[in-house]
Amino acid sequence: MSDFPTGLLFDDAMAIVAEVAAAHRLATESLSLPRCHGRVLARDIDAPLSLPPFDNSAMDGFALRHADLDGDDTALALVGEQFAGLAAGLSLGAGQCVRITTGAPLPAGADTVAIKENVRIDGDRVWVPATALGQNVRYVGEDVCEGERVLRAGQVLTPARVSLAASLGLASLEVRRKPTVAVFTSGDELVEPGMPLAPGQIYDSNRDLLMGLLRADGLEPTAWPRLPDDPKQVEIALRDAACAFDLVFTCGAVSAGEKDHIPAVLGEFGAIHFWKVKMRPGMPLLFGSMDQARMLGLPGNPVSVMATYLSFGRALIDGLQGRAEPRPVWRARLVGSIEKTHPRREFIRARLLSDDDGVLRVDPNPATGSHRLRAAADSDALMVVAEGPQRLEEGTVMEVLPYSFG
Ligand SMILES: Nc1nc2c(c(=O)[nH]1)N[C@H]1C(S)=C(S)[C@@H](COP(=O)(O)OP(=O)(O)OC[C@H]3O[C@@H](n4cnc5c(N)ncnc54)[C@H](O)[C@@H]3O)O[C@H]1N2
Ligand code: MOO
Repeated sequence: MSDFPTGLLFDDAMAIVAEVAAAHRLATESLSLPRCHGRVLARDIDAPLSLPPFDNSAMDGFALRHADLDGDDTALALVGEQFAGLAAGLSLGAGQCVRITTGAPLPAGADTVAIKENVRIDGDRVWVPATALGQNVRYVGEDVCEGERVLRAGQVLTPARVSLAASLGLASLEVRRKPTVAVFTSGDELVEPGMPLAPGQIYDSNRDLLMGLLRADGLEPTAWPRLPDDPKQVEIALRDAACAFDLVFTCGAVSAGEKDHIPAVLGEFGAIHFWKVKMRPGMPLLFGSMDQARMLGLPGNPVSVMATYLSFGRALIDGLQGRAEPRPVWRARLVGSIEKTHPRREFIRARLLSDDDGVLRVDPNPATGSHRLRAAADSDALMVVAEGPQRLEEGTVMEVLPYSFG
């Protein structure tokens, strides 16, 4: 294995992930709008039209000229109807009004709409109460002006953003390709759930953990058969995946054991960008490239998988797609106090609680040990404790990584 950085500070390792991801940004593709949800936009969008595209009514009622109103009760002559749809080309003269529905274009000359429930209709006369000028009118361009930049490259296409593109008449968008992802678990001790356990064996729980985390982030990962603790088989499987996928995630076999073959295989058939980060859990994290793939070797303990995926895994996925918008940083006030004695950045399983007083609180689980999945299942976030020994008092503002939104 050639030289590579090891034992990095968390932020330095993150910087390497960002740099490698930027150098391997995925290609763009043009997708029809319904397929754009969750994708990262690759080009700025300038509005091809204004929104609303024309002055229109916000309510069902009667379009009128405000200047015609006289006190609390004015009789106007009903001269036509304008429903939402094609503009009827109507025009209002003095003392006239037109029946109108929500979203219908305002007839020429009209500047105000009185709502249906507040008027009295008597044949072709409509008695209208005092109504403020411009009431119930939605003006052309009040939301978006033609030519205005409404979406930017690097933004994630949320339902509201896709809908905004639709309202501008855009049938397709240029987005970044979503990375294809291969997921490997490894270890001779692992058995598929549903199979009998022999002494010394455990069930493979990381596969569902990692597949679920990836799916929750909108990816469609492919799970490969479990890797045995055999260097040749590890090599064949990883090289195979590395020429077919953008991203290869492995779990386990990256620390110091005699059966931890993944770093050697990556070093020999690819390149290691770094190995080992000053974090807990997740310390033996491995990052490299092989063939066309970026490879993230997550440590095998289940909570290490969570801590490394929610930090480095997400950063890599975001970087490959050119996501420019940072994920929101969630902060919450600590419940209880914490005495941290070690120097590494720590990720603690915790529950997020939204208090009646509007304060988000984070309640750390007392379980230690990155094998304890139960404590992870009882939690909904990882609480981040910065580097260095420290005592954190009740109420300290903590950064948190929620499992499933961010
Ligand atoms: N001498 C040293 N020993 C260890 C070190 C070290 O630096 N020096 N690091 C420890 C830390 S920290 C971690 S984390 C683990 C990570 O080791 P590996 O990534 O090599 O993972 P494994 O040894 O393969 O597995 C660790 C643990 O997790 C269980 N495991 C693995 N895969 C799965 C799975 N798919 N489903 C459920 N459980 C899984 C495995 O049975 C082990 O118990 O190494 C420490 N040791
Ligand atoms: O760093 Mo290991 O990931 O503590 O359990």
